[in-house]
Amino acid sequence: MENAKKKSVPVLPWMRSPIDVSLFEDCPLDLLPCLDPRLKVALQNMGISSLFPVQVAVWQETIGPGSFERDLCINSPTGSGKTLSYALPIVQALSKRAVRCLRALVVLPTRDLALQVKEAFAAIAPAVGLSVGLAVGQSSIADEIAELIKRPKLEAGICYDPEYLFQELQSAVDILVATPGRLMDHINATKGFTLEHLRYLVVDETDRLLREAYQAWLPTVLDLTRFDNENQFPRTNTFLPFAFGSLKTIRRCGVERGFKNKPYPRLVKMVLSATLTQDPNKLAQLDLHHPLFLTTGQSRYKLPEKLESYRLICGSKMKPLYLVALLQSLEGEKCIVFTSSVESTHRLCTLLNFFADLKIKIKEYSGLQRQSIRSKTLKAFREGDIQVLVSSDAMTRGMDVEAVRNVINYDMPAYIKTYIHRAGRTARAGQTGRCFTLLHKDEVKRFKKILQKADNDLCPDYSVPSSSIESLRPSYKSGK
Ligand SMILES: Nc1ncnc2c1ncn2[C@@H]1O[C@H](COP(=O)(O)OP(=O)(O)OP(=O)(O)O)[C@@H](O)[C@H]1O
Repeated sequence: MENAKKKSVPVLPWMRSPIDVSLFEDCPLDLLPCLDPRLKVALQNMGISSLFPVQVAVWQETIGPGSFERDLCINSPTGSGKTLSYALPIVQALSKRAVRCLRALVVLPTRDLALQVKEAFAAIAPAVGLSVGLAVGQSSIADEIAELIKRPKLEAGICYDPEYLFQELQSAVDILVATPGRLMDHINATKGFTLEHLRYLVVDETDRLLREAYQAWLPTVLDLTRFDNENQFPRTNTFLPFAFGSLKTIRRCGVERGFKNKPYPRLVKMVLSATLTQDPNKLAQLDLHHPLFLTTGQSRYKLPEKLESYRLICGSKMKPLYLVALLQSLEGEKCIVFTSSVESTHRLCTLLNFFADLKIKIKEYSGLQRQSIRSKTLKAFREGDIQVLVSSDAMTRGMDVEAVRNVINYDMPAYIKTYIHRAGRTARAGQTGRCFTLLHKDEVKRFKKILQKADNDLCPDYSVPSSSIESLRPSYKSGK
């Protein structure tokens, strides 16, 4: 289990002297050294006038003096801007060499998150002539291949040698944002798909991606991009028979792009999370090169600056009434309600829709639903047509929806990491936000212990007017 009680594991030496991101200030774009003017304009078009501390710290270690010499492990609170912290330097670094081939891979655990990150890259990459692709299973694999692989122009009436055609296949994208499953599909079966030229690998939401369920993709990617001596010198015949062509990546030195006889540059890795694991065994899977740890403040688990936490203590039977009364008191502000499972998400959503006179639109958002339903619901939530999402944990890590003012834990989170990722859907990018947790009196002690692991365990009681509870009783009884 992600947080199952573990005997305390010694922290790796390189994690004991981290760079403290909280010592960095916001930096106006005008003062950011080496920022490509075209990227500055793209950022301004996104309404961004300065970079957040984590973005400045990472810029320093990548484009700045650090110059990508070390792999980066970044532990930064939810909503602190981690996506741009890696997207910006990678896009700037790739813009220096105008060759179309797959040189950056960003892996995320869910489709919605991958879509969100792809949009962040798409907002800046075209400004410097780079293209971004998506491999998440959102469309058919044939459509995805058409987006990712550029086919050679064929002249009518000429019969082409299949080996020639295979060699002529090229990547149509410089940057690929992918989920593990679809990435593996392309690695294993898409002609012309290769990681041979990969320079940057980003593992976002690392804790999630290092769990068993996703694990096959990481060793595969590391094997296909590892630079080892046996490839030090170009093979006499570097073309493997077609059948193996897309399965084995040959990393040659001295390829056409100017790395004349210099070893191919190493694969730079960046791993990020708001609750980055410190487990040596998990981190060992990443095969990090001279890793540098960037974290924020002294506490391992840091909540967003402007998050306010509250608790509501009530009997289990009364929980739905307290939830409805709380939602009514929030007067239609955007909320995400978390339950402990997809089944209870479905049950609660059904129950809430019994309260016909509730003026707020409530929808379920969970792994039980088809992706197309989830994407439609998320779009409606982003646009404000739905005010309340009832969700399970899996679906919301990293999700960035503007103006979510409140998070409500209908079921108490079992671990601090769960609390952080749930509460982190609000109070993003320096905005204010509130996180309410409904507790049975027997849960109060355990919840207090969980919250004490965070840098801010203040969690006063919040009361909803008893009149609103009473007024809801009749409709609740009739719905039972
Ligand atoms: N420099 C900036 N100025 C203003 N807004 C920014 C800046 N950088 C990022 N943002 C916005 O802040 C929000 C949060 O960014 P992002 O999703 O990257 O956070 P995160 O740290 O990845 O959060 P999580 O841990 O939940 O994934 C996004 O809406 C993003 O557009």
